[in-house]
Amino acid sequence: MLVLEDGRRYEGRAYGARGRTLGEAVFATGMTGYQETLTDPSYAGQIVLQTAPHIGNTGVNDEDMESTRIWVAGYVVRDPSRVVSNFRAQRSLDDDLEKDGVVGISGIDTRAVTRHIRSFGAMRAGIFSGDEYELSQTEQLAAVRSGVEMAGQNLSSAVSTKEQYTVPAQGERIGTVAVLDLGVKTSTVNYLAERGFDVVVLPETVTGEQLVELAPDALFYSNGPGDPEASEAHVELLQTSLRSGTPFFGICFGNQLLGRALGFDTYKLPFGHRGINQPVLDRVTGRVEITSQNHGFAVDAPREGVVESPAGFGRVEVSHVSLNDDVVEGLRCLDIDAFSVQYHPEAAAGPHDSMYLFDRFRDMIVARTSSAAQATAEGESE
Ligand SMILES: NC(=O)CC[C@H](N)C(=O)O
Repeated sequence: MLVLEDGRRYEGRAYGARGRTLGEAVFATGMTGYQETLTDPSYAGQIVLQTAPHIGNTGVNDEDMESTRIWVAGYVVRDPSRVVSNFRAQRSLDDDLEKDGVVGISGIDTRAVTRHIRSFGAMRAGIFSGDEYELSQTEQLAAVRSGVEMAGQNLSSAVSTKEQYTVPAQGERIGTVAVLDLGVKTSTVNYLAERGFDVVVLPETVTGEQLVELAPDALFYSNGPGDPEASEAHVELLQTSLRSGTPFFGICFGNQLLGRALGFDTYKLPFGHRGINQPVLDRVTGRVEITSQNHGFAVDAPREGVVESPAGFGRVEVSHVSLNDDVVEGLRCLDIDAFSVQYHPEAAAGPHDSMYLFDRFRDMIVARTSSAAQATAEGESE
């Protein structure tokens, strides 16, 4: 049984692990990429409904894992594939859901539930199977309503690496980027390494002193679960780093934390953006990108023109906006080397339209290093 906090109930068949799970019900509209969706740590604490009706047909493989496990709190699908058919498949999705203890439900008209959530907003929900299915309606609803709301939650420690690790640069090395792991995806780390960065992935508990000691050429904040308003320590760490002049790039949660560091607010969207065909306008180039997205919160910043950062970091502009609902999808600082996007340029899964952002980040570091080298050379020749 799938139970929403407003009392709606949907009966289906047990799928994945049996038992009870609670979380925030959200819908994802990607027609492909269920494995990348499920293993994206940003979905921790959420019961994900997949609008694509047929799920699991290509199975699961080790290469497409975006982290070490499935992170969703629960999984709601219409029609799980009875057979796995793909040359890359190593096992079935059902196997992985069970292995990671993820309670799911199938046989649900996920598009009908999506329309409900679209009208009434993302809300708390529960899936009850096995013995939990036997509980009374009142008991199940009470359990759902006793669950925690997504607003106000800090989930970084649940998903972040416990130990620092390094992924070495591929090809010509241009420098070191420190990645604050707030729920980072494997593809992001790989794309940074492919652009010549030694990628040092840091636990979310890293201190300002440790960061200074590491002295990276750049700082990166990853995507991740939870409410950015509940991540004050990461905002302060970022402010200190920006003040020291370290260049910055952030994705998704990282964009929200840059927004807060610059002195803007963040707020909860009614039902969020989750899918792989979300149109975004790059206001700098006038280009439209079809993007991969997964966010329930957004930055509240003036859309038009250049504004002063309320926290004193100079001029800022909203560089990207959603063409569906005008939500802020990117920020660019004009006086310091810092930018971020609310969507997922690593596109796992999704279209690769936004891959240029990783190049923009690399070019930013290369330009700084070469201008610093030039300044040193000029100093020496004098
Ligand atoms: N993918 C993400 O980084 C999500 C960020 C944040 N947890 C949100 O829901 O908006």
